[in-house]
Amino acid sequence: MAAIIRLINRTTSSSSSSFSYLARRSFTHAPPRVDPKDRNVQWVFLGCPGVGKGTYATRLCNLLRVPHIATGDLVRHELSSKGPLSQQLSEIVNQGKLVSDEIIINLLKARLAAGEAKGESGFILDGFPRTINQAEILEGVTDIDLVVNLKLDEEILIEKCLGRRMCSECGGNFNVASINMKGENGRPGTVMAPLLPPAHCMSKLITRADDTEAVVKERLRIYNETSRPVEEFYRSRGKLLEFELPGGIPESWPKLLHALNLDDYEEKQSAAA
Ligand SMILES: Nc1ncnc2c1ncn2[C@@H]1O[C@H](COP(=O)(O)OP(=O)(O)O)[C@@H](O)[C@H]1O
Repeated sequence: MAAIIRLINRTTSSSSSSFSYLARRSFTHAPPRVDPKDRNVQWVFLGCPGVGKGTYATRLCNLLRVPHIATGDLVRHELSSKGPLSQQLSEIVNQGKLVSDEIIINLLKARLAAGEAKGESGFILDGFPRTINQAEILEGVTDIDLVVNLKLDEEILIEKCLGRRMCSECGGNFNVASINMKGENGRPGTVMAPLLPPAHCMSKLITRADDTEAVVKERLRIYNETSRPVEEFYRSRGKLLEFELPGGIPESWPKLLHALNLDDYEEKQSAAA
């Protein structure tokens, strides 16, 4: 982890504004990368807004005992801290636009440094990289073992974003949308039950300001334009695992574990507990 932070520092400390240029230039002279053999997994979760990256990444992180690092959470934390960046960030996020690579890299760098101080090893990144520039910077500083690309029909994504709720007290994420999409043209239908909060969170639920229909549509448009090429970036490197969600958590979770060769892992973990 320390090596990653040192290398990210090298890419961001220069005065040039082009990050991909910076990444290429810095890494020509970068020290040999340090990737300890005994480190934990270094995975990335890709996928459109609302697909469930946070839900499945969190579950996998608990299983594999690695930190879940979601750049969206880092941005929201910065927003709520009312620091010098928060006004600028709230305008960008509430319009569904992407925050600049420079700000995101700085937030990520600070999060990795805090993790290093706690002795963290490995990670699952959720919501990063979202641009080719970010993917190149990441590739320059560390090895990503696997990139999971979660997929769902666009109509369902919109419903799921509009159904998202968060408990303002405990921070738990829930979804009140009840999805029942009929199958078409030989494709099976999709049923997803709501993920309801416990009774004590019910009166404290809030909706993200960027989960309105207009902003969700803009985020999907930006995903297709700017983040979709990141899928190809990892596909061409043989690292992309495409996973079409077959339904809600009860159907999808065991299938995802199977696709990741982790089905036995969960049983072994519970037996050892
Ligand atoms: N890697 C990133 N690059 C640029 N902006 C980001 C990045 N990650 C998060 N953001 C900002 O934070 C917002 C919320 O991110 P996130 O919670 O991951 O949303 P989503 O539900 O769209 O996946 C994004 O719309 C964007 O403005």
